[in-house]
Amino acid sequence: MELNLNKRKKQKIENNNKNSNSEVFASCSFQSLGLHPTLCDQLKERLGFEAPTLVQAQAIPVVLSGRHVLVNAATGTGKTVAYLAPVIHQLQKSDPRIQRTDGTFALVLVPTHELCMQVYEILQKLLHRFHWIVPGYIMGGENRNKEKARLRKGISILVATPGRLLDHLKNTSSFLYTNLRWIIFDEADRILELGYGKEIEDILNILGSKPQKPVGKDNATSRISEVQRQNLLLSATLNEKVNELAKISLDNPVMVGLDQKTELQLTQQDMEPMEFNGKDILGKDGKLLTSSTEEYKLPTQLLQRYIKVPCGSRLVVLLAILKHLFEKEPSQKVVVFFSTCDAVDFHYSLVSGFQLLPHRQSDIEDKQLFLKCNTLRLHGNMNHEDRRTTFNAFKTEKSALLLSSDVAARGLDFPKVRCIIQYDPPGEATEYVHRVGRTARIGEKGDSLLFLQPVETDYLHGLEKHGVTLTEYPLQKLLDSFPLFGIKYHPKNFVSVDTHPWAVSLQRALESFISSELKMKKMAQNAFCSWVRAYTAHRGELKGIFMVKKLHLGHVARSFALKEQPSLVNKSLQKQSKKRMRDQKHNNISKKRKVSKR
Ligand SMILES: Nc1ncnc2c1ncn2[C@@H]1O[C@H](COP(=O)(O)OP(=O)(O)OP(=O)(O)O)[C@@H](O)[C@H]1O
Repeated sequence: MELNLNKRKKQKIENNNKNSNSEVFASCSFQSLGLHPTLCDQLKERLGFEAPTLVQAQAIPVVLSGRHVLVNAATGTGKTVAYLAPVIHQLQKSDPRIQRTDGTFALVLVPTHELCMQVYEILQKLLHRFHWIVPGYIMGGENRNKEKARLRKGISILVATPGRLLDHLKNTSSFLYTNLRWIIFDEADRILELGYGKEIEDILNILGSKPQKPVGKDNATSRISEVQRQNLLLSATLNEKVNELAKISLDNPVMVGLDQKTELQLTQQDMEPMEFNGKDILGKDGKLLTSSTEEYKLPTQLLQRYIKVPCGSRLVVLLAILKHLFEKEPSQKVVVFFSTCDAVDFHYSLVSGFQLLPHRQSDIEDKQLFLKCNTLRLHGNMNHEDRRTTFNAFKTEKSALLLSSDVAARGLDFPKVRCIIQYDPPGEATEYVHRVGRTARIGEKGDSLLFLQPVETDYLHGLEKHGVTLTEYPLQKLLDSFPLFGIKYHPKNFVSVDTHPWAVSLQRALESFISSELKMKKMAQNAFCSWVRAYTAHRGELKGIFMVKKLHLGHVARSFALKEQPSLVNKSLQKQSKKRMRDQKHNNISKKRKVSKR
């Protein structure tokens, strides 16, 4: 039994490693899907797309047919164009031509600013030869009055974050949506997870969730006489909340989602436009055809690994891995995910300033940054301008390290990211899929590495339930590869990471760097406090894996290069643990009483 399981795992990993280009693209042309030749030219000239991906080949004809659709396909398979292309096709063919003054025809709702900008940029490229179709965006943090002015002039395809959209729907009287025909929810589950449920409900109430007739301001008239609403929901992962949204926003929808078998069949046959390959998404009981054991859709060529690291050695191991990656391949892009904004800031400052002292103390010029790479940071507490600069920089750089919170986990398309490191495991298992999905996009190779403490390895079982299998990263081999004082260390026996001479020496250097810089120490303390809070905030099944009472806070402090654990958290946690002990004592006494009563 065990043998069979291992064999199956091995087989799966081998399958995953093979180049999957042939599994990403369909063997048909964009034109054969029913798209206008000029639009097909734009796809080729502006975006460099020669042929549709499988999900595009499947979704485009269905969207063109006017049916409501739910697209559930792996990350990096081209979902954005799967909805933008048919919408543009329909708008460009309208005779007489649509005009700015007709207001908004299509609305694309996205969870984050970065995704908003990304979709808008693709739109701009695709609309280059359709100048009468105007793209635009509105999102939190931007200047409201400028947005109002743009809306007054008219935006045909509008990309928006939910809060700001609702704001304009309520307060911008010149915002015309009489002709609204499409509402598209990109990363639908994330929009709801971020707590936009109420906004979405209000937006759908204002716009009408699935009307057959035009809606909008009373005095406005419809531009296209046969306007029918078509709503689309897209994501690589679904959840119960999407089920709710599907129920209120989709009318007799079609599911476009490819399991491995269907994908392989699709490469062997040309897709005919208007042929449905999807299946209805809602079962008779109104539930989504997904379950808690649903297989996650991950790029098959993605190499997924985990590394088991004791808490106190986490920082040295992270730095060792990054050093190894950038020394092996100086020109590459790597993303590291953290659980909090404070942790991103701390690690960013550390990596940007930490130097190893030269062996000869006198030779000060020999001082060099420990990590020689261009480091960037991205998180939700940064101002918009900085976020945009980082986003654009990481997009265009050939070589960079991005330290990020989950703000970069969804939908963002950074070209050629080679490796994703999840230094803190994500709070939701579905987020695992989206984080690793920033690499191995559109058939390219990619690696991912998940950090786990020895007490957290049950996390892997949760992923296995969804068909995700990870192999272990050879930590010992990595540590042994670094020279200590110019000499390579060759241990005869296994040496644990916390006693490994190279790791010990790096930990000491880090601690003295942090303790010598007041600003860094403060940042480390803040990061420590937020990290513990985030750890405590794990919900559901994960609460049983990430147990704060199993943490050694002194070791957590070491992972922020602190020699001692910060007193504030210490005190509050001590209070908590005293309370826990008191409660336990109390429970034991009551149990004893109950037993004696029986
Ligand atoms: N037909 C195509 N030919 C070549 N490249 C394509 C094609 N379609 C999409 N791409 C490229 O593939 C990458 C992924 O596309 P996109 O961001 O739309 O994926 P996605 O499925 O929405 O991913 P996620 O689930 O992460 O949001 C982008 O770089 C895009 O430019």
